Amino acid sequence: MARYTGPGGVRTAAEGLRDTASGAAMDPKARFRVGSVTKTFSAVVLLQLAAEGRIRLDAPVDDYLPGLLPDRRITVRHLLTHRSGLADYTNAMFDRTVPGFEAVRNRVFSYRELVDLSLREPRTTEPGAAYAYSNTNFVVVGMLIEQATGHPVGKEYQRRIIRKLGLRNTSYVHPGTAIEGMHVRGYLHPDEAGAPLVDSTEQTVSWAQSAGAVISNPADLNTFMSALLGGRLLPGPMLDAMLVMTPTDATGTRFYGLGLRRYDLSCGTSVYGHTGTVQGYYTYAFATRDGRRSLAATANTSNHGEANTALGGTLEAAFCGKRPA
Ligand SMILES: CC1(C)S[C@@H]2[C@H](NC(=O)CCCC[C@H](NC(=O)C[NH3+])C(=O)[O-])C(=O)N2[C@H]1C(=O)[O-]
Repeated sequence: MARYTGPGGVRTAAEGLRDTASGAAMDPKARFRVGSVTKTFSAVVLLQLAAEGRIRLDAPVDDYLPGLLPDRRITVRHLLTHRSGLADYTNAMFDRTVPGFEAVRNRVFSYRELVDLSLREPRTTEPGAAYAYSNTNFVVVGMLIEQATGHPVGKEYQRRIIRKLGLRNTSYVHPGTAIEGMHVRGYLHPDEAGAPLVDSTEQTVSWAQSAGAVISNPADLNTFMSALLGGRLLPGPMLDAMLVMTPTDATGTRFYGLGLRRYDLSCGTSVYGHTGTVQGYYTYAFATRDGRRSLAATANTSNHGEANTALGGTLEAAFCGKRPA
């Protein structure tokens, strides 16, 4: 399903079922797990703390979380830009998709346990030397938020973003496993061709937390990304810092800033936002630089490249008027 908001109004589209057992149709008002779109929520809170002078982006993480990381050269900005070199513990955790998921779906991890999983593996780069996406970075961002505020991240999301923007269908749920209210059930594709889908709706998402545990719906994601790019959540200089982008691949059209992606589309429009992949759910949540146009799209499956690619096609359709092939 997808929801587009622009100067001409709101358009929605939905196909298929949000619950295969009941036969309930996909509904653009339904809630779902947004996965790594959570990273943009975490980045906004940390950048607000930086704007308040409570965190310095170019300070060593060690200044705030002494002894947590093995290298004082790793800075707060390195975490937000995925340039810390900290290994992503989920690569090993989900190497075998369904067994990996079933092993953690009801587990509750501490932040420290997740960081320790990462530190068992070799680092991917010298601090600041290259982009290497890692969930570990935004687990540490969550630790920084909690250390600086004395509050759980969920409370800071609620106070600084959700309540401020009136996001009535957005919440941070950890370690509860249920999605409250009308929601989309998620169906994970196993690695084995032809094997039955796994209903992955209920899980703690404790393996991700501040890197992936937000629940939302399309309208709220439209509001969030439009408000962010429209300057309602960060002072100008901090938003500008968030938008300092480096390439993430060789295409020259994919970039990452501070907890925010930039995609350059075929029609010359650049859109800013984040993608998400959590068992049973793909999400794209993007807006134009002025925040006046935004798109939120989700598919209730994952571990399925074709579905993800098709969902990504909604960006070209929404912002460039190009119908998917
Ligand atoms: C960079 C990504 C893609 S991965 C990262 C985070 N999601 C995860 O780390 C979960 C990865 C396993 C998900 C699982 N896949 C497997 O288990 C494969 N063996 C599936 O497809 O449901 C998120 O969300 N981000 C996406 C993002 O930012 O778009």
